[in-house]
Amino acid sequence: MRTQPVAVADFTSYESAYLSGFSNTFSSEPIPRALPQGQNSPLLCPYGLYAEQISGTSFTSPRELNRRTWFYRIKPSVTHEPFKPRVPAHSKLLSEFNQSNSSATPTQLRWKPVEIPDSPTDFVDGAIHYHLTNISALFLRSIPILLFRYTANKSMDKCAFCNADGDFLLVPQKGRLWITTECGRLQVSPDEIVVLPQGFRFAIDLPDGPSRGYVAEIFGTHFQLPDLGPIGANGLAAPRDFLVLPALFEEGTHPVLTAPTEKHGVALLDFVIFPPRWLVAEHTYQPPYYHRNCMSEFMGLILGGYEAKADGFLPGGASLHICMTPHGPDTKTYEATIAQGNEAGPQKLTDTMAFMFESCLIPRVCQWALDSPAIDPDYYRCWIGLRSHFSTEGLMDQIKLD
Ligand SMILES: O=C(O)Cc1cc(O)ccc1O
Ligand SMILES: [Fe+2]
Repeated sequence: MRTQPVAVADFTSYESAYLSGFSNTFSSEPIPRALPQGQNSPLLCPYGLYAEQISGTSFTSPRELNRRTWFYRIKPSVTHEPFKPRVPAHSKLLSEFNQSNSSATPTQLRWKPVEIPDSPTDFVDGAIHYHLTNISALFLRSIPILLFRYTANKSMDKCAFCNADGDFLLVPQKGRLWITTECGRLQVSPDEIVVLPQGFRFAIDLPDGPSRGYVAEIFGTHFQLPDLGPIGANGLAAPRDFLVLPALFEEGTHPVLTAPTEKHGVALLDFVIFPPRWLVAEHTYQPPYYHRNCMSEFMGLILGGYEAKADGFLPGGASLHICMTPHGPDTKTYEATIAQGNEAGPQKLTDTMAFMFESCLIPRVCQWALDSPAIDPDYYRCWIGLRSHFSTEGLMDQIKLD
């Protein structure tokens, strides 16, 4: 959306109206010749429209990074009255989180799905504010990223939201989102994601009623498609998978989006999916084997189960393994896999969609999320039952033979 996407008349016709191609340059006009020819800002725009630019990068950024959109509007966005704070008495602002009221912990953390609130809650209430009463969100903050969950049970009414300092990546888990943006209308289903870039105003309607999901916010950079690497030109997420804003998934586990740092291959935030797929390797414990990662991992589940966890990781739930904290299959999963042994042929993982936000930063968890009734205090126990299978019997036979 940092380039100019298509506008569509209504949500039901969205599929045919989308243009595709991540970071492509788009132009569209709902009525013929609404766009000026050969220049961005004519003295008089067609149809008496106002020209207005929104920039996603500084004007002098290198060409390959430079992002901007030109709008031709009936009225420019400057025609608004002074802003007023919108803070319900019973909630706190997301921006109140800081170093002193959050902590970094090496313990593995897991949260149950967030309950949909009883009281009327739109996306702004359920995400940007958190409700002390109904546990509507969970926050992890690390400058310059912020990860949280949202719940909402009502559409945004006569209001719009603008994220002035970061890009949002929204991952709905339950209920579709109809998002009205300054460039047009988008429908985002729980098997899709949407990037809402810095500065664009948007309003979220809930056609299916209650909705919940996950949000990553990045500051100071924009999402990119990941580099292709050794798997070549046709691997990883393709620009065509992105319908202007929403992403559609293809089979295979691959990074889908990345927000890079200056160090090549090290991401501020990678968005990775674990979709249905075939497991075919022989004599191999398939990932996710036990591991300690130099990156921090925040995982969510959109539907079904996740192959490394037999119990406790539920759709709408979340887990956090900070960098170098060990994790991997729970006891039940490990024992079941080992029991199958080498005889297990190719297996297809179906009815699943998990994802991970992976970052080189150290996430800080707000105290409220640590004290939340949604936290799973027994998470660590899922590994405690792992037995020793150590035996030197085979080795002794081998030594005797030698
Ligand atoms: O920890 C996890 O379950 C996520 C994960 C999955 C995988 O296949 C490889 C690495 C990894 O961190
Ligand atoms: Fe991991």
